[in-house]
Amino acid sequence: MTTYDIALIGFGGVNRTLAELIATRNEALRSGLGFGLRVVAITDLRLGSLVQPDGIDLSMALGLGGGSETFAEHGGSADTNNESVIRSCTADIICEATFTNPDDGEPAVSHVRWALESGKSVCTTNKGPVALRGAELNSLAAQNGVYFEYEGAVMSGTPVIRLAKKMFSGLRLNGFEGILNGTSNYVLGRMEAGLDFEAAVSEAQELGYAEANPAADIEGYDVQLKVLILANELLDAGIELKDVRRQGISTVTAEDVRTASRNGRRWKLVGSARRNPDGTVTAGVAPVAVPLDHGLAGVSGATNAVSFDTDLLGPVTVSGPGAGRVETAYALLSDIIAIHSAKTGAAAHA
Ligand SMILES: NC(=O)C1=CN([C@@H]2O[C@H](COP(=O)(O)OP(=O)(O)OC[C@H]3O[C@@H](n4cnc5c(N)ncnc54)[C@H](O)[C@@H]3O)[C@@H](O)[C@H]2O)C=CC1
Ligand SMILES: N[C@@H](CC=O)C(=O)O
Repeated sequence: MTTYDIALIGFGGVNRTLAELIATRNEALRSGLGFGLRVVAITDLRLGSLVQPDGIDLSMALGLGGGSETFAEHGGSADTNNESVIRSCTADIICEATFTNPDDGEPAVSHVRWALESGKSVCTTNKGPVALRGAELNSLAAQNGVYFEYEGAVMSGTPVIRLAKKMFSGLRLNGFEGILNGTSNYVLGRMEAGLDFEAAVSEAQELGYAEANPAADIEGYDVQLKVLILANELLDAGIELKDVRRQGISTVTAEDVRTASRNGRRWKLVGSARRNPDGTVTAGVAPVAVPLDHGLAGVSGATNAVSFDTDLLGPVTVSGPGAGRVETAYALLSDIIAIHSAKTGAAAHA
């Protein structure tokens, strides 16, 4: 039976939940999927780093985080030592889940690069490296004969990127539009229910939906990255971040929400991209007061949905969780499964 050794870079909501899944479901994974998982390295800004080639005691690691204790008290270091851990640990797969940096993707871009250069596959939920350095990192993975997987970068564990690549390969995609941020959608819904903006954002943070800096959700930076990812991955758009127009929901007031409601409309933060007749792609994110019979009007809470405009099927919509610790940890698991399938020739990998 194959066991994949895993390194967790960033030990916040998502990677902690992946560790919990590994701790509680390893036997089910072994019998259901034919492989097991063992965590051999963890790094985190708050906890430092721990490398144990025979496997880390996950109940110990999951017990840390509430106080000032670090991995230094458990045979590790109080420093992250990311480069040396990533390059020299014995992991087969690096799960990168540090903060998304919407400006240049760092330090996550470097984390991914170090892993691929040292012959390790990478799974990430971090939008920065995928959106801003996706092409470069994909070719680095290919050069090194390893895998770079990032299903969770868009719509958390809801299958979108692999699904669209695999299932739409025989038709033409003209564009897409969707709700691609759980936090802003949750906040708009809570405002419609009468809650004030700040309280709604706090709830989204408590629930594990929001970015470390929730302005990324509210001001549309997060959707801008996701639109860029989908446009380049699925429409072959060849565009950059500056080509995706961005407006967030901070300009939508409680009064705007009430007025829309009285007029049979609902505010949504909509990300979209469309192929123009000359082959170029126009992409952007902006708040829109959609009529209640619009396909996106009923998508509520942290649920996301994206509707693809296809030439042979017309619109095809995928809907599901867009944020959440468990939902996003599942995305990493689905990436690991895709890597296993690719290595063993099974069918799940696109
Ligand atoms: N939470 C969610 O619903 C989703 C999150 N994501 C993305 O997944 C990633 C992780 O999300 P969460 O776990 O929710 O965030 P989080 O803020 O709970 O955890 C991030 C962790 O990374 C650590 N970290 C930051 N920089 C580091 C560095 N240089 N070296 C080592 N550790 C570092 C932090 O100390 C923190 O514990 C983010 O990039 C986020 O955008 C993607 C989809 C959904
Ligand atoms: N903060 C993001 C998390 C997923 O990418 C969101 O709210 O959608």
